Amino acid sequence: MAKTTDKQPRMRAAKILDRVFFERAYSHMALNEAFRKHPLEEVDARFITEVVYGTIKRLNTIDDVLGRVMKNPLRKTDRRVKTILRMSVYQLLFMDRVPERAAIHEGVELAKAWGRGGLKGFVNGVLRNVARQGLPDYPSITDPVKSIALSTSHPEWLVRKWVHAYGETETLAMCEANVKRAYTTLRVNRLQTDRSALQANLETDGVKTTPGTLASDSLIVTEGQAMHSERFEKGAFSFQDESSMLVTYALDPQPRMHVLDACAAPGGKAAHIAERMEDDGEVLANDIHAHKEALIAEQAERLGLESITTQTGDAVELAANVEAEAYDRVLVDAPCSGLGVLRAKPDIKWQTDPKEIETLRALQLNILEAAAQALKPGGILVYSTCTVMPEENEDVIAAFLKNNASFDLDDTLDERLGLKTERGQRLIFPQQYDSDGFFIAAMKKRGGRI
Ligand SMILES: C[S@@+](CC[C@H](N)C(=O)[O-])C[C@H]1O[C@@H](n2cnc3c(N)ncnc32)[C@H](O)[C@@H]1O
Repeated sequence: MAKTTDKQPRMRAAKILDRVFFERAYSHMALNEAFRKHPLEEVDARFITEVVYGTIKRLNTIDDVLGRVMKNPLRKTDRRVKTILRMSVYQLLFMDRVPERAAIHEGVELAKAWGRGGLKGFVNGVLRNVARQGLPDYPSITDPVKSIALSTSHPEWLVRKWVHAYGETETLAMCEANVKRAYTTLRVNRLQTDRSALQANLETDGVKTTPGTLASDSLIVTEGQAMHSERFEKGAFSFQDESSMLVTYALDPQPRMHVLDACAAPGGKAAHIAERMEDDGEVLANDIHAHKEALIAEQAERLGLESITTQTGDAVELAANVEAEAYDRVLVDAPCSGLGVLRAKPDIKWQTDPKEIETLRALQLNILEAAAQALKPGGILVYSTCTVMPEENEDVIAAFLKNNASFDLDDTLDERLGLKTERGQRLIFPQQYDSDGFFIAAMKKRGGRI
């Protein structure tokens, strides 16, 4: 086997993981940065991506397995050795295509190449023991929370909350879906092309896709890298999950309308709204972060959209910045814990502090109340999040409706989504359609007709 060098995939994966574990870098950003700096063959990029995401997704299970074979606690282990052990255990126990012998050998080689040659015997011994013992029988643990947490690699506090809200069966299914691979989904820009034409064109670029079942604007990538197609730069499509596309269908924007998107960056939904309005009307895209205004503007430019105006401001203070009752549609795609998108962003489950959820819930309600004032009577208000957490979803809507008697849940939402809703509210679990976990609620303001 070849000597491990700085450029080899395992070394690259180790360096990315080191940044995620010890510098709190986000995995998707650390990966993108690493790929931008040193472009790679597709096969290597795929391997690195799988090792990085897989190791993070399976972290508590991997650490539990290591804890069972190591004399000293893992937390006292040298930083680099800890990363090497974690990623090697992932390959040993979760990657069928990596032979056991190769996973152990490469772990030892990596220790040597990464300045830890003195610990190569230790790495070898630990990995051999893990290979011999295999994965513990987690499903047989009698406490359901512990059993789900270790067999599907989720923090116990989160599993406990989900079991309480949705029951054991649904929680297990959700957790199993969260450790699956995330597919890349594209949204066709209907102002330029249609779904079947884009599909055929992408195929000529070596990108194979299949139409999504949930959103009529979607194509799911099954082979190749859509990011490298020049059709992206030319605005024929964007990257967006299917559940997220449903938010625009819920909002039902029409040409010549005025639409307020209160939390808009990086602009995925604002652009989708403008596309559905045939770029005729106004989409005011507001976000609190000044540096994100450029992201929305870049997106609008790439897609050739002129109806989007950007603005920086705190949505809680929208009443001071936008005219009252001036918008036909208002979207609050709220800042949230992101616990519905764990397939693509697995770090979130380890980095979320459960106490943050209460803070988020208060912010979400404040934003919703402020943004709602901008809606015309008869208009539609949509609230959405990419989380599966009642406190941030149904509870926010219940509190809002209690304080705002002129709003009703919109029970015609079923028709627009093509899905059953609970009187205008829909929670999408990640296991249902292989898409992100999302919550969408639509409400109507009493009065005029729009
Ligand atoms: C879920 S993301 C929005 C995603 C966006 N709608 C899209 O589809 O691309 C939530 C956004 O809310 C913004 N945000 C957080 N707090 C805010 C506040 N108080 N006022 C306005 N925007 C806020 C964040 O900067 C973040 O970009």
